[in-house]
Amino acid sequence: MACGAMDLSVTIPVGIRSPQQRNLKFVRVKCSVSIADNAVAVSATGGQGGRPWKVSDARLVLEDGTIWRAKSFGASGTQVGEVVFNTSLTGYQEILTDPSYAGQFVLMTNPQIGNTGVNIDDEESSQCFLGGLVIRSLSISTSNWRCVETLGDYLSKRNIMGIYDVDTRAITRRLREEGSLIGVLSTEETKSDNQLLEMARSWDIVGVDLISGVSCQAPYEWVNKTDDEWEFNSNGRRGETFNVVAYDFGIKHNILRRLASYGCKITVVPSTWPASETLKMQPDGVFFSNGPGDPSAVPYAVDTVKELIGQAPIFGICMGHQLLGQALGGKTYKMKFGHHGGNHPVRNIRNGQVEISAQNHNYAVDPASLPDGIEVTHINLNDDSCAGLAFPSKNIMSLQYHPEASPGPHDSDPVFGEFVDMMRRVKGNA
Ligand SMILES: NC(=O)CC[C@H](N)C(=O)O
Repeated sequence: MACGAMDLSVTIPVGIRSPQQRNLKFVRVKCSVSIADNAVAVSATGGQGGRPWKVSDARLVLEDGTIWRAKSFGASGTQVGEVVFNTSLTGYQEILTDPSYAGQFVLMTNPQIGNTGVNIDDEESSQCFLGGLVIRSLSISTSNWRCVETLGDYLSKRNIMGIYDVDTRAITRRLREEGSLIGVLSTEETKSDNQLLEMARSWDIVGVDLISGVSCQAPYEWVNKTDDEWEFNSNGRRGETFNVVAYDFGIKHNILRRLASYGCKITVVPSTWPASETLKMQPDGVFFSNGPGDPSAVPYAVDTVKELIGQAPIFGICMGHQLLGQALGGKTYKMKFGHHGGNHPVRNIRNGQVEISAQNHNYAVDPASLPDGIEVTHINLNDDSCAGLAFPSKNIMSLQYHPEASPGPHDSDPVFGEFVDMMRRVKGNA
């Protein structure tokens, strides 16, 4: 059909939702439609002359010189940290509040994050200590019965930077090839790429005590158990109580909840709490928690562990395991890119069973450095690294990974019961 040339210009409201906003925001968009013979051209411009959608406004500059353009959410500014990738499919809120991520940017390999928002139950500590969050796609809507806030609003309030619309697969491949890399996240246009690169190259996480920045300042009691509706394993325990002193090197709440569910009455103490004060409390057991950073950079904590060995049954998780490894005479080393995820297979050498485990660590204990008598009880089946230790004659057990999950599978939860059994045995013999 032939028709003559015609120009039409209208202004219409269009609903746009940025990832930080729960509600649609309407902007006026001017549309021009030109109809000429056999051709229709449509163009649209934002009402204020700019584009109504978000454009890249952030950079991630890695120490290897690569620059990744992205869109920002959460806080703005400039932040330096070590980039690690986490392969968990769920549980971003627990990851954000795990104090062991202090000094690190967490890159989630799951491409869509934010779709369940944030709730009041899934906090693993009272704060977000991580450096920032790197994701592929930020969900434009939140849908969950527990949701109280969007992820973007949550991060803004806690002053944590996030970026999205960045190729997380490409960065992950780079981290797998090069190992963990230091990076700088910035929304500041005034800073040049070279300035940010210089910042990344002059910062380091190795040899730094990060525990002192996340530990509690004074002792406190912990009584909360896992809520009945989420409980699955520790029911049927005998109603006994065991007094446990738990060293807070960056402790996750679910470790405390699981210990409480298994019958422990817990006093949480700061990382610098003297061993002599712990012994005055006459605990049935001592627990050494997870925590951020380099385990060889906290000799004061290793000394405390040494003083407590043989005085009471001991259980350590992650950083706690690494401190025990050193206190028993071994050494730790930095892994290429560590283990961060919810599906790491671990073999329990004692019973031959394989557990699918939650993991978050960049360092490990070198089993060859351990003296005789120390047993390697668990092996990570992905790379044969040491995943658990025991020193039965001193009633010591430890795991490199996270039996409390949060997030992750619950296969390893019975280990809390093993700690309780050890305390019962020692108490019975006392
Ligand atoms: N979760 C943890 O306790 C981590 C331990 C230590 N910061 C590491 O990266 O290996």
